[in-house]
Amino acid sequence: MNAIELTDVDKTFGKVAALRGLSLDIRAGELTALLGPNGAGKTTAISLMLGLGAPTAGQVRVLGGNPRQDDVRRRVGSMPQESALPPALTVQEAVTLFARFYPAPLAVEQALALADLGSVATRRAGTLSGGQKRRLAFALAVVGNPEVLLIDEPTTGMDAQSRAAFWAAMDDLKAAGRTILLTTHYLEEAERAADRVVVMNAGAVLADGTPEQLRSQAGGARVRFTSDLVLAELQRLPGVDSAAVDARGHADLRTRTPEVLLTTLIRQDTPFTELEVSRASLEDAFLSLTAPTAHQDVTA
Ligand SMILES: Nc1ncnc2c1ncn2[C@@H]1O[C@H](COP(=O)(O)OP(=O)(O)OP(=O)(O)O)[C@@H](O)[C@H]1O
Repeated sequence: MNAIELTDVDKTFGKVAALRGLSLDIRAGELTALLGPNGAGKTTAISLMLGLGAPTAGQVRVLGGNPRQDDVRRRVGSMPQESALPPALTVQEAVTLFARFYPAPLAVEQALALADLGSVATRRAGTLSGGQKRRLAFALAVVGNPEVLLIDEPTTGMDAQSRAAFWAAMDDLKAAGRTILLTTHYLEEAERAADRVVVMNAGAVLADGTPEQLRSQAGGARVRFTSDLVLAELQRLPGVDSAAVDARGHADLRTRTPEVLLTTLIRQDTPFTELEVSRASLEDAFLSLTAPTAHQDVTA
């Protein structure tokens, strides 16, 4: 079942086309990470899902209805990139106030615990640090016990401990059957937590799959070493999908068959040092998808 369906959605702001024929289904109960370079249209897509604007063309359905209807909005929690928090209220008061807007909210203590805010519950929102403000925004997003959570760059500004607490909360919410869509520029976090990754560019979907599927699109492995080989020689090695080499002879290759490549280097007696072989990461996939020529350049 789909919790969210966008069909052929365009959204323009004056002359800027933020979304161009975006079609996207978000399955219920999954954690989907929406990735994309700055300006790809992620925040615009989320704002339409929140009913904050209407699409210029196409259709947006959330939980089977129009996201601009109150009965749909009450079932959706949101954590925007920047939230206006009530500065004079304490953390506990703010969460208590938000809980009253919803028919079946979480207990205030539970929302505070999920957001790891117990120790600052009596502090005024206006005095919180940047990371603590993000955690309060998260508590306000979850306190209504929403079926769907839309979260824009949740961990920006959070320290390592708050990040860990945030991802632990995501696990709890997923286990409770919630549908989560989040944007992030931290690809390692997306790789670990997401059931599915959608990469957007220029207002449309560029790639869509599990983290594993996207990684394999990027090529199986990254092989780095230092040698006297020039770019043309590196590119001729068997199974090389892309190659780069810098002025000091550091080679950076993508291949689906690293064993064949290394065997060839050894057989042809090419001296090499500083060998590193790693699996392609989601970041590699993201970079090759959004900037296809990036790895073919000769970098100085
Ligand atoms: N209210 C607006 N008025 C004019 N242009 C807008 C408006 N909102 C977004 N845009 C433009 O639409 C495009 C998509 O922006 P959006 O904020 O959705 O991207 P994003 O993927 O969320 O980027 P980021 O990673 O930087 O947050 C950009 O070119 C942006 O400048």
